[in-house]
Amino acid sequence: MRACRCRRLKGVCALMMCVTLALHMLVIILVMSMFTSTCEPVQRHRARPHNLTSANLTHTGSTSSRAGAADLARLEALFSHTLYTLHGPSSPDDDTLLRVRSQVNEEHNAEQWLSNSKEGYDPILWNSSTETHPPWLRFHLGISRWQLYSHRDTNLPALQEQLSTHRIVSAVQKTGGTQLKLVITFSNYGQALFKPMKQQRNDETNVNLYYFSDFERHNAEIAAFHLDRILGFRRMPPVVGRLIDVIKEVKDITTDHKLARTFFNSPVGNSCFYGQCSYYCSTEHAVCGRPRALEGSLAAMLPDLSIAPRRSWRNPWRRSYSRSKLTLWEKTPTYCDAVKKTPPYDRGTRLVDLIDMTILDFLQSNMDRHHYETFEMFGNNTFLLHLDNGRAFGRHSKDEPSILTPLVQCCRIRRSTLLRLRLLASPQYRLSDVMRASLAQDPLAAVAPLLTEPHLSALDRRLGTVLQIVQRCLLQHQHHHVIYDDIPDYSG
Ligand SMILES: Nc1ncnc2c1ncn2[C@@H]1O[C@H](COP(=O)(O)OP(=O)(O)OP(=O)(O)O)[C@@H](O)[C@H]1O
Ligand SMILES: [Mn+2]
Repeated sequence: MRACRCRRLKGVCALMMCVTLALHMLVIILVMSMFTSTCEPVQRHRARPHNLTSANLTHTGSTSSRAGAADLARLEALFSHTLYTLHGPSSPDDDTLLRVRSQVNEEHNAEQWLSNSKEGYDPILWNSSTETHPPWLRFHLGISRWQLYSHRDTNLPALQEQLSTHRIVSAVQKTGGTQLKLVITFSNYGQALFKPMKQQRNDETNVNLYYFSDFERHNAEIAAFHLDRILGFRRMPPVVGRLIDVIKEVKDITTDHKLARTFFNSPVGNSCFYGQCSYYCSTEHAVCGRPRALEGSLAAMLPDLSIAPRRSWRNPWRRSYSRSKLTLWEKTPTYCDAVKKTPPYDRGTRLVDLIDMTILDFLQSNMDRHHYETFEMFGNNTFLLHLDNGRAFGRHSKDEPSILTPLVQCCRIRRSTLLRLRLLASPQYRLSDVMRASLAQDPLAAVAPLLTEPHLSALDRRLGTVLQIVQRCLLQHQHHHVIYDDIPDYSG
């Protein structure tokens, strides 16, 4: 650990962070000089039952059979459509996030790190060849200016498999944010953000709750990832569902004493914990296994901020936390005119990227989008990360039209997005059908469908609303004012 900057930090937790960070650095340095965005393909595999961690919840057979072969065929056909393989003028793989240094530092030879592989962790057998890289590292190295992973990324199934089955060696609470979540570390040094199940999938959010008091939903995080991918954005880190043994995979291995102290047995003998956070971290809001198996979502962790810093931007259409006051955008129909003149929305794709995020949020009914993040090194010419979707899919019986305000007020949309939305509104590729098929591939679909049918129908209904608004815009404004043509060579 000679070169490690966090050397002065004490404790196992700090040591682990150092090792992980240093490993990221080392491998990135090793591959920099030769790395191109094409990773060595790994064996692509079809959706198949995963080994669930809990012995008392058994798998109910092939997940794809639940969704139906017809839905799966629709999903396959959708992903084969030209609109998913097209590259705009800003090619998705024109530059990558982690191609930052070109020289190999002699001090950082693999052996130095080999000796640091810790008990419980897999031996580190990586070198500059992408073939030797674990899935999480390939994911990091594949992040580009316009997307987190590529369409038909051959590493995606491997990454999902890692998240859903790989051995967990550490679980600590993630600080910040309002609700309980854990950073999970795997034995191959990969990491994930774990959000536990807090309510049943078919619970509808109480209508009297303000959105900012709403619980986060693990299935919303999973469903959001599938939706983002189906919309062709690929701006959300991959998320999978998993059953975690709260004793074996959290309590027994955590170095987070504050977290460990919050474990208890419920009156019916289930293992529960509640952690420490600013909302809902009390015995009344504990998360409980059955008796130890707890459902949750695991999102692939992005590269550490010290390697790939991110910038947080306030959403111009952010909501007020006040229960009585309206914000400026709610009172001013011409609000977008001002936004359009304000950097970075006055040039490039920032405004249409924000509209893409708006459409995603309206479809999943996510009102909790105060901020969004970008990778700092890409400047303003880059995609917006669609992180934190835990408050989506709270209600299926009601839509929230105010989420669409940016689209209504700006009347602007990427042409590629609009064409994909039209595709998803056609019976051939109906959004609810392809979502059903996609979600059925998640390991937790074996326990229960990730989204109930009313939620899937709500997606179709909301998609209809989005398309109606765009039609209205096209009637009111000149075509080129509404449509941002990011795919001028596509004539379809
Ligand atoms: N996959 C990820 N990889 C790395 N960092 C992440 C990832 N997902 C989220 N984060 C970071 O962790 C922070 C908290 O995550 P998130 O917003 O999902 O939790 P939260 O409890 O809902 O927070 P809040 O209450 O502020 O909404 C985010 O602001 C983001 O910077
Ligand atoms: Mn949140």
